[in-house]
Amino acid sequence: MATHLKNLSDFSGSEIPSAAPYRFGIVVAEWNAEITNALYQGAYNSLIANGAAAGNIETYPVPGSFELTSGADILLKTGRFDAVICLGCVIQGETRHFDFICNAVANGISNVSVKYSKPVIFGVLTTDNQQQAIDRAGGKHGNKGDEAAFTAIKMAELAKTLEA
Ligand SMILES: Nc1c(NC[C@H](O)[C@H](O)[C@H](O)CO)[nH]c(=O)[nH]c1=O
Ligand SMILES: CC(=O)[C@@H](O)COP(=O)(O)O
Repeated sequence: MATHLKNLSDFSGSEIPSAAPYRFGIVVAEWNAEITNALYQGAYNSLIANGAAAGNIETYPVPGSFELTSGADILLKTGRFDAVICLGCVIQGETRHFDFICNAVANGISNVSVKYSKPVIFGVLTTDNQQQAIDRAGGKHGNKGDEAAFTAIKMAELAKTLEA
């Protein structure tokens, strides 16, 4: 469903398991910091609101969205986390650089998730312009950071339920 038809943060509490048992890593890109900081606030607040302990959330900055993949890999290599949330905002410029970054980070974090059999959540806005990003980082279309947190909790629960 297209985002403009759904408020990203429109989850009822009954749909989200408790986050209390889980440790979360959050990797945040510094590019477009006004946007990524808003995504981070949404993700952090949503984890806490669903029972995560503040001491079970570790947050690390990386320069740009392209570095989210290696950031997630570094965190999961520690063995300390049940899920990693990757937050970034890639805004189309004049060149095809946008396409290379978006494809690299989407494919990269998927590969890291499979490498460690741990959820790595794609909380990366890929927009045509700044306004579209503002609208999805606490604006009229909700906050993708909320969505990323809910997804991380649900996936951590799934992994725990099926672990050997
Ligand atoms: N243009 C954007 C970037 N560019 C930087 C890259 O992510 C990367 O840090 C650089 O290519 C060095 O490896 N990053 C974003 O997150 N958002 C952008 O709009
Ligand atoms: C997504 C980007 O890397 C982009 O913002 C860089 O801008 P440009 O394509 O004009 O160099």
